[in-house]
Amino acid sequence: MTTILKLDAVSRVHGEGATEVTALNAVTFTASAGELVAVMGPSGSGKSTLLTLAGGLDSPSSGTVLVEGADLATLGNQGRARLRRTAIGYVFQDFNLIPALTAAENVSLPLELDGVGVAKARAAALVALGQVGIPDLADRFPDEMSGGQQQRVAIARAVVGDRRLILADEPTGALDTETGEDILRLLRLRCDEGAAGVLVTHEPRHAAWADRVVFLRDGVVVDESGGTSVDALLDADRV
Ligand SMILES: Nc1ncnc2c1ncn2[C@@H]1O[C@H](COP(=O)(O)OP(=O)(O)OP(=O)(O)O)[C@@H](O)[C@H]1O
Repeated sequence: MTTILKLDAVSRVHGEGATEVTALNAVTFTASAGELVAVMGPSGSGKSTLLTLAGGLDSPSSGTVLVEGADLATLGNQGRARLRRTAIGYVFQDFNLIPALTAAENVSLPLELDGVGVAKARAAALVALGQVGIPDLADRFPDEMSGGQQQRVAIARAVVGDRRLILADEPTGALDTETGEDILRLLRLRCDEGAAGVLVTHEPRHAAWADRVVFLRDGVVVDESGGTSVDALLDADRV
């Protein structure tokens, strides 16, 4: 399997002196093409930190983050921004849609920023909106959609084009069970098609969609499970 994401001995320390917090402590983590990896752990264990470092939205205090073999630290701001637009799809907890843009415009924006023509970007956006089950909402603005519909748009934006790494931070947080399952099914499908996925979740039944589960506690990986049995996850979640 091709390694898409590799964190090698990555630490992230916030603040200094008495207020110093080690959010991640020498974590080594990989996600390969075709693989969905769930990241679980108590609140404050470093899950979101791991994801933001993987997505190049933050930089480690030490260690290296490699995406498709490229060391994010050596890419420079422009190189990182380009990689984020072309290779990495990021689903935020709070959707992060642009209110003044329609669903289709939100989804096509990363492609257009990368120089894809408007018509081609719109066509790709419509395909992505179809994949998340809302092709008929292309011209709606975010405030004309339910939370579940907005999250589907956010997922479509994360998978549009040829994204090889999909990072999802509690993507089902505010959704009803059925919509949440649909979103996970889509993530799973994209990974089966060859993307690498990292899913931060508190829910053992959502982690059960993953090939592997990595447990964090106090910024350290405390366990890795290859099993996907819900019972095993429920037991491990009580670590
Ligand atoms: N910008 C920051 N400044 C200071 N401390 C921070 C910052 N970001 C995160 N932390 C701290 O780092 C630790 C890890 O935070 P992180 O958000 O990664 O945890 P998490 O596992 O995602 O938590 P949750 O499940 O509540 O989202 C926490 O102690 C948090 O308070």
